[in-house]
Amino acid sequence: MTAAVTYEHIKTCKQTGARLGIVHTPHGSFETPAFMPVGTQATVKTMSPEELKAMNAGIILSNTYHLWLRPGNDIIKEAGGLHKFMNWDRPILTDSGGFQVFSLSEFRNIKEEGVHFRNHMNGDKLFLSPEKAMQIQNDLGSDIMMAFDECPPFPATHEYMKSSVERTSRWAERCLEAHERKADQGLFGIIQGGEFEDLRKQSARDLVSLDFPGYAIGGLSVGEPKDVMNRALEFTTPLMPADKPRYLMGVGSPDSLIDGAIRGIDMFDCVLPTRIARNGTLMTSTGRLNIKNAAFKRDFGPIDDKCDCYTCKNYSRAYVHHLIRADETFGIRLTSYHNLQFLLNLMGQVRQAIREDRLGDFREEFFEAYGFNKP
Ligand SMILES: COC(=O)c1ccc(CCNc2nc3cc4nc(N)[nH]c(=O)c4cc3[nH]2)cc1
Ligand SMILES: [Zn+2]
Repeated sequence: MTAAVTYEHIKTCKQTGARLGIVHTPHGSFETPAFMPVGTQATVKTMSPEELKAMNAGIILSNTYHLWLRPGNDIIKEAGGLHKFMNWDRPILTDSGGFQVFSLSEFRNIKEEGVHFRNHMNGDKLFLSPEKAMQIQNDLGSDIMMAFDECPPFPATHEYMKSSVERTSRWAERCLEAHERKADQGLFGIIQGGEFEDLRKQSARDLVSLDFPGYAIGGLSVGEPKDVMNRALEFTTPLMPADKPRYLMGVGSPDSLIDGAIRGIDMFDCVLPTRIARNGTLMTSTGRLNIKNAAFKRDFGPIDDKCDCYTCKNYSRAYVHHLIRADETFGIRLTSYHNLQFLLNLMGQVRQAIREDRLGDFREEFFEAYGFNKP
């Protein structure tokens, strides 16, 4: 049986370890390195599918935990699956719920069979297991499903991390069995181990031996310093198969996307662009700005004169300043559109820099213009 999700390597940048590739899925292909806009509740907040296509989003992410609780995976299955339900006919990746349980709900009790916790909306007692997480994602019909894992907090002791990694590896096996390798859905394993090189090696060895079609690096972007993340990537990505996608979960900011690509990461996701857009924070080629600042009251130029997005082509800083100050929903649409386009454009520039074997130079130029301190 042909694998549902495959990776096509195009080239590796001669100046860095970054690679250009294509991921093929039942709902189409997307170029990598790729940023996945996050649509937690079956919508990338305030954006229509047509607008996401216009900004060249190749794949979006949604969440098992949220859709299980509301509206319910049974309803989405009856609707014909998540693609039909949300009118998105390109690839969808669903996270498995592990992280959301730990980041959202009170009182959780991790056992071998799964996690007991409370519904973060009404306090009801709930239970999520590898088998349940597989069944929900099978009902949603996502192209890429994630294994059910534990994402330990940062920092964690080596002792705690070791027992967590070993349980996550046992859970990964149960996910594979429960998934029965459904033909049209690819299941990715998630490598854990925190900042510990020996545990990352152990987790990678366990999961790579299970022959998943792709692998994620979990347990990062949980409050650790950037150099801890970068070092973890440096000793983890070489352990991952070169012929399969590498997905860094929960990342991220422009500098982390570039530094992750340089270390061989192909896929990224983060709520950052749409979440900061809601309070008026915008990413521009010369750094971040908050549009609510009084300085923009009479600024009739675009958000970013180097951006070709719908917002920058049609509206001024003064107008967006007014809308956000007036708490107008259209203002949040305009800031969300720009921030998503900014990151999707950045990934296009990263892919072009790989084609030209100059991602290291591009990093210097981008960091200089954006105001990131030098490496
Ligand atoms: C304004 O910006 C924000 O609100 C904001 C919020 C959260 C993150 C960090 C998200 N980080 C993150 N997401 C993650 C999702 C994960 N899923 C699984 N299954 N396993 C993991 O090990 C895992 C780790 C993650 N780390 C970054 C930014
Ligand atoms: Zn723009």
